[in-house]
Amino acid sequence: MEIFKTKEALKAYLKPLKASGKKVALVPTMGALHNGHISLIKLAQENADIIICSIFVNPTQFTDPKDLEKYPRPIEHDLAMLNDAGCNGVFMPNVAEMYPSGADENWHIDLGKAEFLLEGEFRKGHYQGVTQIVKKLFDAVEPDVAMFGQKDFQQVLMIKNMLAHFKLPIKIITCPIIREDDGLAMSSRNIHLSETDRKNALVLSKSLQFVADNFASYSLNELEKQAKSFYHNVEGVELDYFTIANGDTLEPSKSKDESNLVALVAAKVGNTRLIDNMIIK
Ligand SMILES: Nc1ncnc2c1ncn2[C@@H]1O[C@H](COP(=O)(O)OP(=O)(O)OP(=O)(O)O)[C@@H](O)[C@H]1O
Ligand SMILES: CC(C)(CO)[C@@H](O)C(=O)[O-]
Ligand code: BAL
Repeated sequence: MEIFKTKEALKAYLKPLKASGKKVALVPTMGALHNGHISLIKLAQENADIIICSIFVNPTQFTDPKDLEKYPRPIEHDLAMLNDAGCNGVFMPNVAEMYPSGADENWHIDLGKAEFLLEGEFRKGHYQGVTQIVKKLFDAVEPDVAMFGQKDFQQVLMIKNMLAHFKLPIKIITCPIIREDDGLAMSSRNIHLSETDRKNALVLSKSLQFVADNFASYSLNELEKQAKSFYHNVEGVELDYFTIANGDTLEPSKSKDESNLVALVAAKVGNTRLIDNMIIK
């Protein structure tokens, strides 16, 4: 497995491979890898010949400086996992390599109304930061395909809007959410959960599963009300939002007849903010 710290070195590695017709996949991550990330690498291997995983904790998408500071960075563990998974190359630039003129350089694109909903409401400017770095990663790798997890449902929509904005010919593949045996969605931030938090965190997947299992039996309002009631008696868990939304617009769903419905949740569990979602239909 090759390791690259500069765009120049990465491009030099990829150039002859692309010239010989190899298809390249990019798996962007912020490191602290788990089996959710590895599932993206495996799916990438089914869709391309050369797999590049990027590890970069992107400062411009963090709205809480403490969250950025305490983001886990177990780099040796990450490299071992990627090597075992058969990843071909890891791109791990530093901040100066990705933001040569400073992390506050000018960037603003129209991502549509959905930018300001849900995560966009609680993490203002988050998707400008995400699309800014993903565009830089796309420019560095020029991949044929790029893999993103459904766990960050809104992120996938935003990245597709960014691709449309720049008319980039990259295929986006959305990968299913990988969960722990008890249902908790795998996430790098799970490492911050205390033993009690870890138990309490199950309320996210349970409330989503409730909606999926009972969709036929209740109205949308009743489903949302009952799902939110899961959070009433869980000490140390603070719900940011729980919504059943249209999967294209992320606006609250108006009718059960809509063809593309997803339940999305974000909650603080102890000091750790987690998100999760389930596609209902
Ligand atoms: N449980 C999961 N299943 C599938 N894909 C996932 C899972 N968790 C994260 N991903 C995907 O991996 C990619 C990199 O995500 P990231 O490095 O931010 O990890 P994360 O576990 O989501 O961390 P965080 O705690 O920051 O949310 C994203 O496309 C994300 O959606
Ligand atoms: C796509 C991404 C790597 C951009 O920093 C990040 O938002 C993530 O890990 O989901
Ligand atoms: N996986 C989403 C990246 C973030 O929380 O900033």
